[in-house]
This record gives sequence, C-alpha cells and structure tokens, in this order.
Amino acid sequence: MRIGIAADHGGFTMKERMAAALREAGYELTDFGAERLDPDDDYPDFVIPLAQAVGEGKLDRGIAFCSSGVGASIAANKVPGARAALIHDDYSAHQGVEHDDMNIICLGSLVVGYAQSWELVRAFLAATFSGAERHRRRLAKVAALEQCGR
Ligand SMILES: O=C(CO)[C@H](O)[C@H](O)[C@H](O)COP(=O)(O)O
Repeated sequence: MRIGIAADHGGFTMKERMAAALREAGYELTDFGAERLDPDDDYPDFVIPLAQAVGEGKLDRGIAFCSSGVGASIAANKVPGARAALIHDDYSAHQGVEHDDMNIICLGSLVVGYAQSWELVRAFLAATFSGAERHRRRLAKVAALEQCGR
C-alpha cells in the first residue's frame, strides 16, 4: 500500500514520529512535509499536495496532521478524488473506509495523543471499502459534485 503523510507545524512532531513508525512497520511512505518545525508555515501547503496525490491515484491512502485536524480535513476535501475525515475514534477510523471509502485520515495533534493516533492510523490502514451497492450509490452522488460543482 502506497501511503503519504503531511503536517504543518501543529502536527510536525506527530508526523515525524508516525512516519518513523510506519517505515519501521514496512510501509512505503511519501512525506509531503513540513520538513522542519516552522511556526509560520501553513497546512494547505502540505496537505493539498498530499490530497492531490491520493485523488489522482498516485497514492492509496493519506495521513494528515495539524493542531486540530480541522484545517487539514477542510483543505483535503477541496481536492477531487480526496475523501478525507477528521477522526477521533476507532469505529470511524475503519467504518469511514468500509462505508465511505475514506482515503485520507486527518488527526489533531493537540487533540489525540500519539498512542491513540497510532491505533487510529492502524485501523484506517487495515480497513477496506466494502463495495456494497448502497455505499457506491451514495459515493457516486458525492462524486457527482466534483463534475458539475453543484
Ligand atoms: O489546527 C490547525 C488548523 O485547523 C493548524 O495546525 C494551525 O496551525 C492552527 O490553527 C494553529 O495555528 P497557529 O498559527 O500556530 O496559531
């Protein structure tokens, strides 16, 4: 599975730790930055390129951090093909993939600690889209917005 990861200054420390753990676990990982802790950086500069790579099918899944995870999820969901969600609980981490084909998990570094974030990421990466007709139907209605913009 091809995975990307991104964070602004709010999520930088968490991203660095998570990236090391994912590589240690054997995942192929692309890091979209930030490359260093800069309190003046902006989450769209890192999250949008990640979401574009996922939306274009260059990556299978994305992991995005900011302080709350809110900005990351707003930015990622502007990108066609990206299906991002701000996740705090295990059920949503896997059900979001199984039902909604979520392909980017957004996490708030000041909201969820590292150990819980790791469990959420593991649940997200282990889950697969069920492919059920009702879920495909709903996703098609969402995807249609990307075609006509209304
Ligand atoms: O949480 C965020 C957006 O939802 C970002 O991480 C921002 O960095 C957060 O708003 C903090 O910004 P600040 O410039 O460090 O005050």
